[in-house]
Amino acid sequence: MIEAVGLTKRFGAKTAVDQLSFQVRPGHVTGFLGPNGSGKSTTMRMILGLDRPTSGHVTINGRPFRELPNAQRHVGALLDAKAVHGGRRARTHLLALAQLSGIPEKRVDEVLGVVGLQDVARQRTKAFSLGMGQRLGIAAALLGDPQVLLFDEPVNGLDPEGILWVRNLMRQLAAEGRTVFVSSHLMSEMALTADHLIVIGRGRLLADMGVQEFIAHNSAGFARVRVADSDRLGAQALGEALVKAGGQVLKEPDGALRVTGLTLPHVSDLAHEAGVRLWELSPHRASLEEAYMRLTQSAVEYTSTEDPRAELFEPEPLTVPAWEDEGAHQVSGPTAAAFYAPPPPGAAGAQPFLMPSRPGDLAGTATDPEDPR
Ligand SMILES: Nc1ncnc2c1ncn2[C@@H]1O[C@H](COP(=O)(O)OP(=O)(O)OP(=O)(O)O)[C@@H](O)[C@H]1O
Repeated sequence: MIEAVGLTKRFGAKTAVDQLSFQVRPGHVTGFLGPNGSGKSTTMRMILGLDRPTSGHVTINGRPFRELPNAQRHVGALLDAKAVHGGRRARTHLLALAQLSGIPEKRVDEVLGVVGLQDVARQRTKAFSLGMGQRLGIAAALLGDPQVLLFDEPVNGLDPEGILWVRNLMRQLAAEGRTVFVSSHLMSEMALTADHLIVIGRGRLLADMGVQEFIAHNSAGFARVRVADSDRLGAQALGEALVKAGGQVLKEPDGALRVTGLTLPHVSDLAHEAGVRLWELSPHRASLEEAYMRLTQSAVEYTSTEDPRAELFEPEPLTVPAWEDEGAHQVSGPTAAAFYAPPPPGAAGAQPFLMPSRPGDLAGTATDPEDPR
């Protein structure tokens, strides 16, 4: 287990990591998420004794990394796949690491096989692609058959087959009871790989919870409702009825309506009353990416500005739902331009999750009666 308590790191005036406390438990893949510059690498470096905390502490199985006897047998890490002597052959690189830790030579060939580099084991690493470098870094992390593994962006540069392989490897390592702590910016991948998430922004803890719980807390559910394609009048009538009943309605590109603020049975009843034939009525949960964007939007340090050249182009006319055109009812909530964005904080069904001020006191977790699920 990895345990951080009040972990803080300042570089001059910059606070890279700010009072972080968390535990990374064995038997799970724990994803470590945060925007660029939020302090993930600095945290991992402190876990591995490469950076000294300004205050607080972090331990692995109860001891600081530097106090672990033969640490490579307990902890394996991939921090920077490029941190390899390019003139060395892959096997020689691993052999040198093994000899430093008293790991037998046959283990080198084992891990080369595990990561699929056995055929290029005698090539110099400077000729390696980014993906091959990642595999070599993972091999180095596995050398000591450690109980605790840290991976900083392990799928960076890997092709789809490689990404799938890393996902299966992480899950297998966790299933063997190991502690697996992995950072990534690939949300779709994290959703498939991680069981638990630790999310930070500007060095501070934003969330520490299971993946499904994280998505549920940081996204608004909505219903997708689609009228028979040929029934344009029906779609309009239903749209009006939904808005009149207090729903927030947006039109999706495929013609379906995205409805927040009404339960599925209520939407079904309104369709029935309007005599409208439905082709779809389904609950929708946001993706991990949507939930993550929503939680971290105020913690992003580097945001882009509009490209001024965009003014050279004519803006696309907005597609406004027919019932809004006619002014029958006002569609409230997000604008038509934000069809795929989750509703902003404060909109129906949208309670961003905040870390509790006291343990056990969860803020923003009240169930929303208007959630359509
Ligand atoms: N050695 C250092 N000296 C000064 N500032 C540093 C140093 N290392 C990191 N920082 C700063 O600390 C902050 C956190 O950096 P860190 O690399 O830990 O973030 P990160 O979450 O890993 O980012 P990314 O996702 O882009 O890899 C950044 O603002 C960075 O510039």
